[in-house]
Parts: sequence; C-alpha cells; structure tokens
Amino acid sequence: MKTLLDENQLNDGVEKLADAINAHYGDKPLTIICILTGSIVLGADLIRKLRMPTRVGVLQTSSYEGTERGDLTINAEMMLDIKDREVLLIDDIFDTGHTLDKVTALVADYGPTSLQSAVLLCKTGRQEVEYRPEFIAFDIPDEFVVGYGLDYNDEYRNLPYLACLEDSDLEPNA
Ligand SMILES: O=P(O)(O)OC[C@H]1O[C@H](OP(=O)(O)OP(=O)(O)O)[C@H](O)[C@@H]1O
Ligand code: HPA
Repeated sequence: MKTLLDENQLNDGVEKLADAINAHYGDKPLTIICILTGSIVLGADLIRKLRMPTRVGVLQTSSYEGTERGDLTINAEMMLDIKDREVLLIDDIFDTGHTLDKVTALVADYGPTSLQSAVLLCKTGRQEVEYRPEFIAFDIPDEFVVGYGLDYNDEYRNLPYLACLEDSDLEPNA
C-alpha cells in the first residue's frame, strides 16, 4: 500500500474545505447529510470546523464490492426533515459520480431551499455523470484508495491517512 495523502495533508484539505463552506453559507443555518459509511471520518472532522448553526443527518448508500461498482442501493430511513432548509451532502469520494448523482435527485424531492455537495476526493477522469460537487478538497489520480473512512471489502476505514491499494493488497477474485 502506498500513502497518497498523510494526516497533515488531509487536515489541511479539510480545513480549506471548511473555509470554503463557511465562506459560502456565512451564518445561515445548514443541514449536513452525511452519506454513510465512507463519509464518517470526513463528516466528524468537517462539522467541527463549520461556524454556522448546523443539524446533522445521515443516509446510507452501497454499491462497491471490492474495487468493482455494482447496483446502487440507497437507505434514506434516517433522513431528517429538510423541507425549506439549506442542505449540504457530504461524501468521501466522487468516483464515477453515480452515488451523488442519484442521492441528489432523491434528496431534492424532500424540498430543500438549496442543495449542494462537498467531497474529500474527486477521482480524475472517472466520472460518468454530468453532476459535479460544489466543494472538493482533493483531485486524485485514478487509483483505488483506502483509509480516512474509505474501505476495500469493509477494511481499512480506520487508517488515519489515505493510501492507494497495490496489486499485492488485492484479494484473489475481488
Ligand atoms: O462516485 P461513485 O462511483 O458512485 O462512488 C462513490 C461512492 O462509493 C463509495 O460508497 P460505497 O458504495 O462503497 O459504500 P460505503 O460508503 O459504505 O463504502 C463512496 O463512499 C461513495 O459514496
Ligand atoms: N476507494 C474506496 N471506495 C470507493 C472508491 C475508492 O477508490 N471509489 C468508489 N468507492
């Protein structure tokens, strides 16, 4: 495994992301919706750097098995009431873009005043949708990455840094 972003770089990136979000929303109350599971670490770090009054909710999506994307499932059972609220979706990575594209369409139906998204990572050249997040901390190369919330087969989310998987890290048939 090869480190791509160390703890200091991640912290600086999240700080800049928070600065941009604080500058954009000012004192307006903001509802943050974290897309589980990958966004838990970013969400925990980011919300503590936001200055406006915030509410925090979650929804859960799942589509990757190993390094392969499969059918997307969305579980919105725990959604907050966001009607007439300013809403910011938070996710760890924008890869093909299908997750945020679908989640944005679904959440828009709840009637928010505004709906934007913030991601830690945007993988270069992988997007298959028109949608783009408004706030991005890092553009990264097209490599499968783990750590800081991101997993490979449910492992590595706890790494405090971001690493690229190498061939020797991949499980057979994964
Ligand atoms: O842009 P995309 O190609 O849609 O990929 C991005 C999504 O994939 C991962 O979620 P995953 O489905 O693996 O669930 P997880 O958050 O539980 O890891 C990641 O957390 C993003 O939500
Ligand atoms: N790593 C972990 N999870 C992911 C990735 C990735 O590179 N892309 C989409 N989900």
